Amino acid sequence: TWSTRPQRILRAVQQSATRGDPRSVVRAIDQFCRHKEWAMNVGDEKGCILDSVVSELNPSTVLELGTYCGYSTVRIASLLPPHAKLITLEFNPDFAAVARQVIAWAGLQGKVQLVEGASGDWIPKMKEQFGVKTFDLVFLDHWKDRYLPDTKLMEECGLLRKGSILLADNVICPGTPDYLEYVRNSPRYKSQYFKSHLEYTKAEDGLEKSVFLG
Ligand SMILES: O=C(NC/C=C/[C@H]1O[C@@H](n2cnc3c(NCCO)ncnc32)[C@H](O)[C@@H]1O)c1cc(-c2ccc(F)cc2)cc(O)c1O
Ligand SMILES: [Mg+2]
Repeated sequence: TWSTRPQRILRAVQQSATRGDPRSVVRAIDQFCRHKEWAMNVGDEKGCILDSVVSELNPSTVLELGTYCGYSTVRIASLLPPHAKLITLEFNPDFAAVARQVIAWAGLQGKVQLVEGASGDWIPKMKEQFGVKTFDLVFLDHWKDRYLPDTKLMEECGLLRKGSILLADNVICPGTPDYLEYVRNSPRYKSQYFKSHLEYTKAEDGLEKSVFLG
């Protein structure tokens, strides 16, 4: 077929979700991915864990690595306090184009800055380009072999402060063994595993929540 999966996800949102209603956008994507075509959104089960971490933290500055279609972007942004900001990095222009429209359909474009480019290029420029001092929360959901190098890069760039939270998707499936070993054994982090399931399946997966201790 001529369209891509992200384009079909966007069409499902435009056909089934209400403009300006983030929950209906999330529901439309979950329905499509559960009943029509699987896609690598964090999904509804792990999404509830993500929601509880965001709600409890009430962050002012959030960084998301790997926007894809904007599913977790919408979940996070819909829970942020009024002046909070979410910066999300996506280096695939086609995925970024879909995500912008999904975020706009949810009415959240005022809270989200979608930056088209690679995390390795943009993390060192966060302070000068976006006036970010440190991030209260980072959601890692991009290439799994980039979680560890990008975490070290964020440390080096002084983007983490005492109490910053790293929340990582897929630490079991597909898995991020080097990242997990680092945050679970480094004295600079306190880590906690939230057992769940791979989106829309019965396979095990989970989120790792790591507090940077400074
Ligand atoms: O692979 C998975 N996610 C990758 C996400 C990539 C998205 O992020 C973007 N991206 C990647 N690296 C960077 C980057 N920086 C790094 C490169 O410079 N900078 C900016 N953007 C980046 C891509 O363009 C995509 O939009 C996954 C797989 C399964 C899965 C499980 C079981 C299966 F059987 C099959 C699949 C489940 C999941 O939840 C998953 O998240
Ligand atoms: Mg994921």
